Amino acid sequence: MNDVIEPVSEALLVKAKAALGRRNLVFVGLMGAGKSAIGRMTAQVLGIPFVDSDHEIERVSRMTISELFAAYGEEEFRALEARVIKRLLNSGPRVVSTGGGAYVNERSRRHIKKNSLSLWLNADLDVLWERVNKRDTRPLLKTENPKQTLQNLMNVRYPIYAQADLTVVSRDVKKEIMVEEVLTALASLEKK
Ligand SMILES: Nc1ncnc2c1ncn2[C@@H]1O[C@H](COP(=O)(O)OP(=O)(O)OP(=O)(O)O)[C@@H](O)[C@H]1O
Ligand SMILES: O=C(O)C1=C[C@@H](O)[C@@H](O)[C@H](O)C1
Ligand SMILES: [Mg+2]
Repeated sequence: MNDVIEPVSEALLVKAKAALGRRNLVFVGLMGAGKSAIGRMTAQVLGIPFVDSDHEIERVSRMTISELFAAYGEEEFRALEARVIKRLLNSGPRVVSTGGGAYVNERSRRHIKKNSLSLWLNADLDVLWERVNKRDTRPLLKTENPKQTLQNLMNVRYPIYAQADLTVVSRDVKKEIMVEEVLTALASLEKK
């Protein structure tokens, strides 16, 4: 289902589209950063197809992410994720929201760097925790102290997410504002 999105400035949109060109726009970042929500809305505004790699993995495997982790383990999941991401990126341009661990995986990151512009939604621990603690669909957070686990993941992953082409700080503002900031980040590339 598409959200109703308030209009963004036409000039900003034109610049953002020109900067992206025929490349995919790939959202990376931790669980709860807003990759799926903001990615979907950004695709709508840019007028290009949207796909969420977690959803695509669940669709092709006919299993949930939790079931995949339980049945095959994380390593097999990463291999499947890398294959799905490669296929999605080779039939773009699209906006692709990745699962939280995708960009951390060397194979997936290599595919993303090849033909896409990556954008890290960088959120602090409290923002992430507020968003993820309501659902238990994330196998990596099924630990004794999930908030600490999230902090540990931030410590390991943030230096890797920082390799993304663009970074936007994700916080609790209206999603439309986040989309506008994504477009502004894209547009800033045009001048370079
Ligand atoms: N700017 C925002 N303000 C308020 N809530 C938000 C914002 N961005 C996202 N959310 C909400 O936070 C929750 C998590 O967002 P989302 O599912 O998009 O994260 P994600 O990065 O895709 O996480 P995952 O890696 O687990 O798939 C959702 O309920 C979403 O609606
Ligand atoms: O951060 C992660 O490693 C994950 C995030 C989710 O999007 C899923 O891809 C899965 O739960 C793993
Ligand atoms: Mg998501």
